[in-house]
Amino acid sequence: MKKIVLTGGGTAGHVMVNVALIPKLKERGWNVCYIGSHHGIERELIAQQNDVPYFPISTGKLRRYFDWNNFKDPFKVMKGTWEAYRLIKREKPDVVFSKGGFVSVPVIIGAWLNGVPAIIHESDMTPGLANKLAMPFATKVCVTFPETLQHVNKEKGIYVGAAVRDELKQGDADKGRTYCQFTNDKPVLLVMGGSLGSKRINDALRANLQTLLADFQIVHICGKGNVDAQLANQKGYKQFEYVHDELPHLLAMADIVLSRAGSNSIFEFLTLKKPMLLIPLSKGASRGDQILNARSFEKAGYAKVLMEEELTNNSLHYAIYTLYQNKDKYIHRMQQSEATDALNKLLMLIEEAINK
Ligand SMILES: CC(=O)N[C@H]1[C@@H](OP(=O)(O)OP(=O)(O)OC[C@H]2O[C@@H](n3ccc(=O)[nH]c3=O)[C@H](O)[C@@H]2O)O[C@H](CO)[C@@H](O)[C@@H]1O
Repeated sequence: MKKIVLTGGGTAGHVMVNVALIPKLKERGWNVCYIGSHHGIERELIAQQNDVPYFPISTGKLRRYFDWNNFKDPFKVMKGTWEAYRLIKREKPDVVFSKGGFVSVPVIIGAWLNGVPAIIHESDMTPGLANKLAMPFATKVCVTFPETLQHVNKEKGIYVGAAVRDELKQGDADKGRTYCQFTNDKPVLLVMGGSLGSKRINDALRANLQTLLADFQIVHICGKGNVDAQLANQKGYKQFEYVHDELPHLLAMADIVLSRAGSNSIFEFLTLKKPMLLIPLSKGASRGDQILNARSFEKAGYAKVLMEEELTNNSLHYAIYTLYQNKDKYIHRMQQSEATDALNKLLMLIEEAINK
């Protein structure tokens, strides 16, 4: 039986493509297992998949800034590389597929040391640090944005587009409304601060909550530990830390979306034709990849962008209302976007890798 090791983690954005691939790989007769970290979100997300053995390895965060842990973490990464090498030697996969994140670097190196082909998928416009480090050891680097090819070795780079989970397309708006106790008489604004939640977006939204609730019902995915208990009984406002199986229904019921500009999320909104207001994670807090993601969607006419530096109560309020007023224009532009069928392309590349 053909065998594949999947890896990737840290945030849900580095796991979701794997979640999308798992059922398809199984349908095609692959034996699937996962290498992730001990405590990352990937462990929880993969535990929900039937029959996917999970092997944790030691990981360290690779930071671009000073932190005392920077002295300890290289040793953790070395330990992780040794563990990944041993696991791959034992499991003997035909191929390794990585969605990036720090945990993936030792796994890609472990594959290379064992002579196993490894495919990387990069979600963002510019490659993340983990993928940059792993690229020399990979056989193929798949990208979501065509512009990313300029940052990747010509022989390895290949444009596949964004891979969106099939189940997200099967949402039922009525189920979403029932789940949130919402009615049919007001439009729904869905707010999502990325898979970890965003304090900036949470605070700005809550500061505007009473005004917005006059015209919208609001479902707010606010991240672990960020539910505001004082607002628990507020009519027309529903908070969740993180949503699993119900997400397709919440998306189906949403008229417009306010979100961070993580690559997976924005391509999901595009697939479902949801007009979006994006507040990308600022350059101070990241390498600025979300700003590039958001600007590219703005240029294509799929999104309105509000920069974090411009975020005030007034600017947020104004941006949400103008997005809603112009929603048909955004939907029209999104209807003209070309679907890329990235999942099938990835499956083809995975099959091809073992035939070489
Ligand atoms: C802070 C950080 O490092 N952010 C990065 C991270 O974002 P983050 O992890 O937020 O990733 P994305 O926005 O790309 O994806 C989030 C995924 O989680 C899912 N989801 C989210 C909330 C929820 O309640 N339920 C749920 O299922 C979404 O449907 C989506 O599939 O990875 C992205 C992809 O590399 C990058 O673009 C982001 O810059």
